This record gives sequence, C-alpha cells and structure tokens, in this order.
Amino acid sequence: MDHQQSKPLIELSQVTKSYPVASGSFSALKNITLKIDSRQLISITGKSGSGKSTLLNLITGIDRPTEGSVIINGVRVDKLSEFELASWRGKNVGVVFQFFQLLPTLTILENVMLPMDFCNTYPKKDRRERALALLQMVGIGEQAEKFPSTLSGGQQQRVAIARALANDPPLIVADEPTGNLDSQTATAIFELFAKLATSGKTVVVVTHEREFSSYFESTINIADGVIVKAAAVQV
Ligand SMILES: Nc1ncnc2c1ncn2[C@@H]1O[C@H](COP(=O)(O)OP(=O)(O)OP(=O)(O)O)[C@@H](O)[C@H]1O
Repeated sequence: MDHQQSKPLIELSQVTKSYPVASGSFSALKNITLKIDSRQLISITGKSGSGKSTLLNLITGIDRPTEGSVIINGVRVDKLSEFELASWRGKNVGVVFQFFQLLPTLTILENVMLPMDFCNTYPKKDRRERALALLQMVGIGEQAEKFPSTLSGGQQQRVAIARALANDPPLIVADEPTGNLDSQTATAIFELFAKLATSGKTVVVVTHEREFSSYFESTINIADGVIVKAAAVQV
C-alpha cells in the first residue's frame, strides 16, 4: 500500500477517560496519544477490562474523554454537541458489532438502506440501487429480499458491513466482529476488511483472535488503560 498518501484519520492527544467509582475515580484510559493513518486496517487488542471498548467509544464519539482531544478526519469530535454528534456519526463512522444487530423485521436490503434514510445522505430514488450495489460488493447481492434470520452468521455480518458502508463513511469500526463466527467465515470477513482498507477506508477492529494478526498493518495493544505496544505488523 502507498503510505506516502496517508494522513492521520484518527488523532487522540493525551486522552484520559475516568469513571466515578465508590473510592473516587477510576481511569479506564490513561493519557493516551495515538495517530492512525487513513486507508489502514488496524487492530486493538488487550485483555478483558484493559480499555478497548472505552477507546472505541471515544473514537466513535459515543463517549467523551475526561481530558485530552479526539480529532477524527479533522473534526474535534469531543467538542461536538449531542445533536451534532448524531449527525456526524451517521455520516462518518460505520459500526460493525459482534452480534450483527440487524433489524429482524426488515429485509436485508431495507437494513442497508436504513442509514441513508436516517441521514438523508443520498436521494431517495438512489438508495435501493446503492444498497444493492453494496450487498453485491460484500458478496450477498442475491440475498437482498430475505430477512436476517434466514441468513448464516457470516452472511449477516456481511449485511452489517454493507450497512456500515451505506453512507460512505471514511471510518469503519468493528467490535469483536468475528467473535461469533467460525474460523473460515472469520477469514472471509477479515479479507473483506482488508479490501475496504485498500479501497480507501480506515478500518479499526477490536479482536482477540491472534491468528488474523497478519491482516493488520498495525496492532494497538492496551493493558490497564495504557498503550503498551503499537507496532507495525510485517506482512
Ligand atoms: N461506566 C463505567 N463505570 C466504571 N467503570 C467502567 C465503566 N465502563 C468501563 N469501566 C471500567 O473500565 C475498564 C475498561 O473497560 P472496557 O470496557 O473499555 O474494557 P475492554 O478492554 O473493552 O474489556 P472487554 O474485552 O471485556 O470488553 C474496566 O475496568 C471497566 O470495569
């Protein structure tokens, strides 16, 4: 990949996230400074309770830091109002979950159209065609009129990825996206993420699965709220 053209998509400066607890306050993230270039596939790893979800929630603007700044694609996300955040998130971040979280009463196609309907990002007449094109891109175009419960886990995760891409966000974030999938299906999902990074997306994946480390350009390892390693992975 041509790293010459890369620029940071994600910039965290001296970020601390503390929660009030009975004994005072507990810092889930401690003074984190981090830059992630665009067009990269990055993993976040660490033991349970190390701070991975907290980091992800700050990057997606679901949570705000107690101290420090979070800049995504040039926008100071931690300074946006709740109203601004909802709109910013809808257009700038596609989220993929472990358990897919598709709406069961909508068809696959309707699930993928939903973010466009919410954010009004594409003309109404174009949304169906765009959703279909995305489903074809992730390899399940022929399932478009089916309901989520009739699909396999791997197929449902492909739908969730198509939905995450609906508004063409620069950033895709995935929290344990293959935690519920067999190894072969997981491989296909990581290959899809790699393809997205090559096509220009920045993809940040929280994962425990070490056997897929070769897919990532960098791995950010967190322990007790501190980045202990953020090394480039040799592919
Ligand atoms: N709202 C909260 N109030 C108090 N402590 C919290 C809160 N949210 C998270 N924590 C604590 O912050 C630390 C980091 O939590 P976080 O969910 O980010 O970990 P994680 O690495 O994602 O874990 P897992 O792999 O189990 O999901 C944990 O010790 C957790 O108990």
